[in-house]
Amino acid sequence: MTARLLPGAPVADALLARVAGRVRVLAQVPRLALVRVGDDPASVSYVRSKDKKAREVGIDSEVHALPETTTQAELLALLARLNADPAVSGILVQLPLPAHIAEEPVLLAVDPAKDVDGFHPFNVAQMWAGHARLNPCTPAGILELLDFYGIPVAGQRAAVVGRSEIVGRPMAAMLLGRDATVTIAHSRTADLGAVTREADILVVAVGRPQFLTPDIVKPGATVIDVGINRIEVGGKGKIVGDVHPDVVQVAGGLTPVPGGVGLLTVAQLMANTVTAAELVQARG
Ligand SMILES: Nc1nc2c(c(=O)[nH]1)N[C@@H](CN(C=O)c1ccc(C(=O)N[C@@H](CCC(=O)O)C(=O)O)cc1)CN2
Repeated sequence: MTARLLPGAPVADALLARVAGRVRVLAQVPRLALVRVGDDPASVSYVRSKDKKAREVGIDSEVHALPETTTQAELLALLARLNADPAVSGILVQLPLPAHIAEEPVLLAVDPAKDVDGFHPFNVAQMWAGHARLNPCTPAGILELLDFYGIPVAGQRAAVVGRSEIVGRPMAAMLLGRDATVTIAHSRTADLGAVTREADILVVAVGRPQFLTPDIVKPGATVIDVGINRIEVGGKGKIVGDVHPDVVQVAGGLTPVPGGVGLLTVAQLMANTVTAAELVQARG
């Protein structure tokens, strides 16, 4: 068997077209505030692409690029200003933050109604309860992808490998919310293969190049590769996922890296920003 490739681009295009339509009927143009601290090259690139994509779909965007030396108090003061600004619909703090800034108080400081990342504990609790409006972007984008390619979720066995707060945990909660039977595996899971070989849907987000090998994949399973690992091959930089390329011979469907779920992270952020603006408009 050779897996069907499940590229992110057509899914992202369809999602962004719907977002642009929703923006057009809003009374006020949504505004996304993107906050970055320091100059981590990946974060600079992600914030730039979020800013660009926002403009493409008619969302106003403002980038707050703060120096590496920014203190926790200064960052919290900026967030308080953005929370109070009625023109700002959504706020995103790009992660990771520099080591001297604690993440938890920062995520807590974002108004849950403007938390377009879905990382505030209020939104996390709503998600586990099964009725969140603002869900974390990467897992929400993965559900968009499964729906787009007609891959059923309800009643399926799903395994999520990785338990990060950005991908693994919310992915498990959201698959559960769609009536999948979900197992979370992680670095301390005793027999990983016993879990993954049972899975009809396998989401891998461990940050280790080519970690998931074909021998532990159920034939015909849908495999979602969330990894973005930069490696050197023959003196050249290359991006590879968490899934070994030979998995293509066993799986039924496989997302490529690059060109897979990463594109959906950015598209889903636009959808969340419009959702936040719609919620404000509905409140009047
Ligand atoms: N506040 C947040 N911080 C971070 C998040 C997040 O959702 N919110 N996620 C990641 C990084 N991220 C977005 O911020 C992100 C990761 C990957 C991609 C992407 O487009 N990947 C491409 C390849 C990219 C490349 O060439 O480097 C792909 O998969 O095709 C977009 C966004 C951590 N921080």
